[in-house]
Amino acid sequence: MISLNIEKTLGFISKENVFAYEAQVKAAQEALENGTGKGNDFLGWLHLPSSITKEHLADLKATAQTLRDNCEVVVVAGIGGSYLGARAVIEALSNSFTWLQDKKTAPVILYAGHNIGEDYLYELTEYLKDKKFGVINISKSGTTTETALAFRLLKKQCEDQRGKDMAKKVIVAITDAKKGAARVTADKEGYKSFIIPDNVGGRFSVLTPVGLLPIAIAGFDIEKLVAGAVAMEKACGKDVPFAENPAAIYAATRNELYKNGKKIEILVNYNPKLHYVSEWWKQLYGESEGKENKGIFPAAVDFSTDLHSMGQWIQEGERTIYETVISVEKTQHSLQVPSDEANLDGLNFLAGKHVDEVNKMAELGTQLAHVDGGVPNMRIVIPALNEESIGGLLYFFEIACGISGYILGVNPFNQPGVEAYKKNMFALLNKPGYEEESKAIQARL
Ligand SMILES: O=P(O)(O)OC[C@H]1O[C@](O)(CO)[C@@H](O)[C@@H]1O
Repeated sequence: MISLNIEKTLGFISKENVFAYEAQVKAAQEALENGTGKGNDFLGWLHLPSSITKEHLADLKATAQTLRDNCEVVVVAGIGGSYLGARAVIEALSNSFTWLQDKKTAPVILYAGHNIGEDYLYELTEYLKDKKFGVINISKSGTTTETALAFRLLKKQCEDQRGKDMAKKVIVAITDAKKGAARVTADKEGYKSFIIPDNVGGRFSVLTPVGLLPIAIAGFDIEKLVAGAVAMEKACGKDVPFAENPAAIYAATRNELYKNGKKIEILVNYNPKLHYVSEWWKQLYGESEGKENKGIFPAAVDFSTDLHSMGQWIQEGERTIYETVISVEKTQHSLQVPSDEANLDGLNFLAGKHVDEVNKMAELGTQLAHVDGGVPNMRIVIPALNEESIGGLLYFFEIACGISGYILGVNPFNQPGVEAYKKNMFALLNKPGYEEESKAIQARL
């Protein structure tokens, strides 16, 4: 189970003021439970973990097995919430060098549709030329340009390389039940498809097939992942007293810090495998809270790597930041620093220590230094990088995000601001239906 410690924020804000949010947190929890708050048509994620059935998981696992049996590589095509959750979990749980290993126990998972890089897509399609590959086309709207463009390329290549019949077997769609081009294509081509529920927004969809199918294909235990989320659903439930509810405390603390001029939250990890958990978290909080000219800016660093690049700014830059550290209690493997008779590098003081002991002292030393430098620090501890812990962590951030957004007074479940760039891009590309916008934008150039 994860735990949250806010002690090192308390020189900057008072515990009393954090606890003063209790009533607002309660109101937010009730609004979520009763569906009476803003964006209440997007609350399908709230009790999603505990509503996932064995049959659903079995269906996902069977489809995963078909792709595992027939593919060396599976490309996950999606952007934002339609790929970050899967990538976050897969990278957190995978061997860091998995794609370099000769003996593979699962297909290599690659990602596309999350950028419009010509070189990226060229190099991907080149790499896939002699591979038995499959594709998961993930898009809730079914019309996102980045994903649709990549899927057009990959679908053709898969059909050309593997034949229409095999392509039908190894291409899966995860999209809306009825609308969007991805649904039309899936139905027309006869792909196996999974539905993203209407009431679950992209950034809250990691525990739907959007995340679960790629994670299962990568060889991870989706039952345990969901079990971890179920446990956290209980631990963060509305009837858990404020002081014992980590999501309530996190939501209250970050709002109090924000009120006190801490406009940027930096999510910190000390394990490179958590990099994409931070990317997922950035979307979750950024799209949920950054609106109406309000919202904490969610940033992220990987320590100790970034202590050697961003450490200076964090220690001595503008004091508008606070840190939330994700600390992993136990490593998966054991590695000790060897002793060296010559001690030319002067590292014998570390001999016999586990690498993680050094890492943990880097973490503690950094926490103390940053607090001394004026940076409030929260600490989330997860037991290990395993399915249960990660499932719990993801749900913890989701529920805390819902509560936090309601405290802030915004609708945490929409993202109207992301349309502005799309409108301009379509106008510039002369997309049919954008004739007026095209004229207007050309006049501005
Ligand atoms: O699943 P879709 O509809 O392709 O959207 C992908 C992502 O794009 C956004 O809609 C932003 O444009 C995100 O909210 C979403 O996660």
